[in-house]
Amino acid sequence: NAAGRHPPTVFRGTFVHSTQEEALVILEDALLGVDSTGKISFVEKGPELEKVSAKFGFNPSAVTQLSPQEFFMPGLVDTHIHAAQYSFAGTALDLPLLDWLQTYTFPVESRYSDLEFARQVYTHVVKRTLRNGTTTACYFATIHTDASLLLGEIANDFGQRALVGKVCMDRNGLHEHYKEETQESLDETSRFISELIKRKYPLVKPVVTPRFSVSCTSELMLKLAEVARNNNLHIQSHISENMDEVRLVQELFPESESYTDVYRKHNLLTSKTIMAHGCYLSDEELQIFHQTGSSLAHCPNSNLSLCSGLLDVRKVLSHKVKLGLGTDVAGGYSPSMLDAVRRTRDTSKALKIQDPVHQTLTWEETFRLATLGGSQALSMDDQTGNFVVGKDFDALRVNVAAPNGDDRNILEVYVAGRKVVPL
Ligand SMILES: O=c1[nH]c(=O)c2nc[nH]c2[nH]1
Ligand SMILES: [Zn+2]
Repeated sequence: NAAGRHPPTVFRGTFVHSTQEEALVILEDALLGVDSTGKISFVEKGPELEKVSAKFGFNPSAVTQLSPQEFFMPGLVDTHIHAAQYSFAGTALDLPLLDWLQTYTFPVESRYSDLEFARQVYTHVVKRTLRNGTTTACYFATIHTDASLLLGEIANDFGQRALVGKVCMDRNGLHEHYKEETQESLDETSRFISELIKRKYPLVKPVVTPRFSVSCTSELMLKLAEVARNNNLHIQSHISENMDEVRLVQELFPESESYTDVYRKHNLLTSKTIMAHGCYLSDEELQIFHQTGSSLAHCPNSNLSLCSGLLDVRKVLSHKVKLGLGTDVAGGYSPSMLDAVRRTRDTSKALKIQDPVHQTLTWEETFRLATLGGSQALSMDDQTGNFVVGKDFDALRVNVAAPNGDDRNILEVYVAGRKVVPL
């Protein structure tokens, strides 16, 4: 009995998840056990309850039985969300990216030197995304180290699995006051990383976060890559979201062959790198993503809301590039990953309208992108993403009889075996 002296928590009913081989697997009348550390200790067949209970040492009458209208699915993985921008989510979507950053985003992000403001917004965004079924979130905070640490603390307190990035930017032609000196950005990144690691939050880790090539000098990007390598950390940034941005990057880095080449030359493309958007990546650039093992966060609500572009997910997948879905709050107006799933299919269908031979993504494939795909994109699929023995139990208990068809169908949310919704 690998679970030790505590009996496992056991659920019986329908489980739905994805594997590498199959986009959607439905396990009817299954038994799933969660050990005292929150890991899945077994997935067995319901009719074998007697045998399974003897083997794993639990009382058959203590099993939680799902109703016929209920099922468990893996928790949703938001591979790209700006926690600080939650304060204006649903507003300010009338400008393209660079104007949007200048007019709305940078002025708001500047306010996170105020820890009380940060505490309010970060509490709201963590609670809301958990309520909407996001068990893993990959967050951008702001340039402020203490507020970024507070985001990590709040995610830990509410039990969300999270990567948290203190944003780095040592140039900003769009908003002169919202930036750091190069050395300051590096020192504060080191302080952020060491302080967050010192707190030993089991599910919350730092991610090195150069905002994007437009707001980072060569020196900063090279040194941040070193920081990530020395500490074996994730890296996140933005790439090829909008045409004006792509042109600006070409002007700023004339010696580079492409936007992807800029990041590659600065050693920022690793197997633990996740880049948001990628709407305008060429085949050659996608080839580099494949070779380096870097992944993409597809943020369809944001791409549509800021009129940035339409990412061809089918093309990305055909290059065997890892891809997850992101809400990209607040370029995306919805914090719900269910919305990201819908916008992913809408985008795929828009591509089909433009080109009838385009093969739209099926809903099963899109379900996989929102769960297992996201965990792979974040290199966390050894811990989460589906119901495989040994992984953490990150799961949503869904009731299809609730008359909504949205996050109100989510009765309960579990992260690493802990029930985090309802609180
Ligand atoms: O959608 C986006 N949101 C942002 O905050 C940002 N910063 C750089 N590029 C960006 N794109
Ligand atoms: Zn973003």
